[in-house]
Amino acid sequence: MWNAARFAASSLTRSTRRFSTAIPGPCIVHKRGADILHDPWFNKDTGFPLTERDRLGLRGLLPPRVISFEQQYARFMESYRSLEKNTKGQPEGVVALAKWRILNRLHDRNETLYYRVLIDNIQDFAPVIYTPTVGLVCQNYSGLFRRPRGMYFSAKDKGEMMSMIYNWPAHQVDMIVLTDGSRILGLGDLGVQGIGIPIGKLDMYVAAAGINPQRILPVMLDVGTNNQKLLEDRLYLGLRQRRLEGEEYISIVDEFMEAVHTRWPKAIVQFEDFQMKWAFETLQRYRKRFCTFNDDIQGTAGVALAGLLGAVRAQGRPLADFVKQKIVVVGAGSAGLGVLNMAVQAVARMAGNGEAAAKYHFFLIDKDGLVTKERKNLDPMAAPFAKDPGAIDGLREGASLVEVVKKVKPHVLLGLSGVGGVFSQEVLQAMRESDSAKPAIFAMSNPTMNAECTAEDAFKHAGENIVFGSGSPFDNVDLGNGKVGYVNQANNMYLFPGIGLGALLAGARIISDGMLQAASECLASYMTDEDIQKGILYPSIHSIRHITVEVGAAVLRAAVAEELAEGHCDVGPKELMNMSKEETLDYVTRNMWFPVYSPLVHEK
Ligand SMILES: NC(=O)c1ccc[n+]([C@@H]2O[C@H](COP(=O)([O-])OP(=O)(O)OC[C@H]3O[C@@H](n4cnc5c(N)ncnc54)[C@H](O)[C@@H]3O)[C@@H](O)[C@H]2O)c1
Ligand SMILES: O=C(O)C[C@H](O)C(=O)O
Ligand SMILES: [Mg+2]
Repeated sequence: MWNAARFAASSLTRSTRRFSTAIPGPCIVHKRGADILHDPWFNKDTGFPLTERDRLGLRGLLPPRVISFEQQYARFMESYRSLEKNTKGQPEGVVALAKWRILNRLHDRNETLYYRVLIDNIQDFAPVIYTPTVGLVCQNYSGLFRRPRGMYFSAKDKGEMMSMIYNWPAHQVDMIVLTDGSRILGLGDLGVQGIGIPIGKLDMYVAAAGINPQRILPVMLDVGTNNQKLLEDRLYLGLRQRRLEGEEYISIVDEFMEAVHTRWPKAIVQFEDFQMKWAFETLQRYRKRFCTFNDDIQGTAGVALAGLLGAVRAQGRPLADFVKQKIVVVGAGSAGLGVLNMAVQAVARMAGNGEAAAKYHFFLIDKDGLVTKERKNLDPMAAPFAKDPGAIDGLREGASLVEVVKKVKPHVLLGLSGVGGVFSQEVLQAMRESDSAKPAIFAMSNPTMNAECTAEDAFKHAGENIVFGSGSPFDNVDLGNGKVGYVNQANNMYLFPGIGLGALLAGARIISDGMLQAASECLASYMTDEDIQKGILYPSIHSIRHITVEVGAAVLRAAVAEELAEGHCDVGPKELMNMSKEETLDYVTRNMWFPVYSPLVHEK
């Protein structure tokens, strides 16, 4: 499975497959005149051709000159670039929010143009509409709020959701990202302000996976907040009550899931940024009944596993040596435990000798230090990874991170703690004694301020031979003498769009472990040995649309293999089953939405 032929095969198709840019078919619109101009799904601003202005009752509502899509695009990019110039030297947060505002205004006005500039400039714009700026947007949401986006279901809507869901104007919804705002990135409980996360994730679905923006739905389940500052904030837009718990909480989520699947039985629901206890509970509760996954647990695990396997290759070792890697995971939350669970499954598959061996090499640290079997109130989810105290000479319950790193000399140090700077100078320096010739350091917490260390500090203190990944983007590090310390963005954005896309186009009943494993393997095998040797473990974000096609196809084929695929639109399960790998890739590519102005046809 992990062979050179496969790497070569995937790189061969990289440049040859084309995304559909053919002349688009007509788009039926049920409104006319000013209503169209005010609808970002259909609006073309000054781009409406004169004939269309006549047909749709737009004549006189726009200045007479027709501006082409290319001109509109160039004009937007010019204003964006001059904003960049004019804000030079201003505080980072001010610049980031100014950039977000200009993009958000376009999003509110003209989605076709918005998504085209996003796709074409993904490297520049992803950090604005997604991580890390999205974190700042959530923190300031009540002040930034101008227009609603997505749907809001609150604890006050209990009993009403089945009818409320019909208030959403689209006939079809394919992809939903849902949050309750309880653990937004590493920023904690942001209540209703967390809606920025589903919006940012779904923007990535459109940009990377070509999901039609008319078929996405960001959702906030507002069950209150325990953030005292927000509860006291006069401008806070969410429910001013403490979070529901227990039965009261779960009955709200149940009602939402029933309502969604009553209206759109095939809609995929991605759970995002739920606090740990509800993240695991909802995953177990719904994953066998609906087509759903938890991105923080499962998407993150797949991306991290691909990185861990890349780190083995970077050492010039065979993949089978993964079973011998000593891995210290810092953070025993939904993400950290998700990674460990998936890594254990991978070891079990590779070594065939079950999970015991893997757990021996994995070390789990949380806010109270090393997790051992002596831990009081040991969380059942963390229990399988708790060490026997004394298993490693002198390492006791609650041993500090630096003690663990010094004693264990791990091949990999992986942070999902949400705490900025926990990979201190001392910890990073201790990684110089790692048993690996190329130790891997993943500071995966978001946003930037919450990263366990910066890229610069990692290379400075742990040495130039490390491989480095971070959840939020950092620039590559100049190591002098023409040498570069490569920074990988170890972010679940490399998988969740493909998981959703593959599940959608398969018409998958559920999202199985096998489908998630296929996604992770696809990402892991995407990189060439040459890249890996340089320390490049993940594709550049430039190629996110391409990697997403590959991941989508891999997920789809896994769904077919497990007989979970029920087909999509007029492509039935039998046809899916008969598709070759190449045909699957073409099928996925052809079904991705691409932003071009479609001729609008009015229908009453
Ligand atoms: N890069 C990615 O793709 C990605 C994906 C998911 C989550 N994350 C990030 O991971 C972080 C954690 O997410 P989560 O859902 O697991 O959160 P969580 O709240 O469920 O878990 C956080 C864990 O960190 C531990 N912790 C807190 N302080 C610590 C310290 N000083 N030292 C060691 N451990 C400490 C806690 O005990 C807890 O076990 C967040 O910042 C999130 O943004 C990144
Ligand atoms: O949102 C991200 O950038 C990754 C991840 O889902 C997170 O919660 O940090
Ligand atoms: Mg998340």
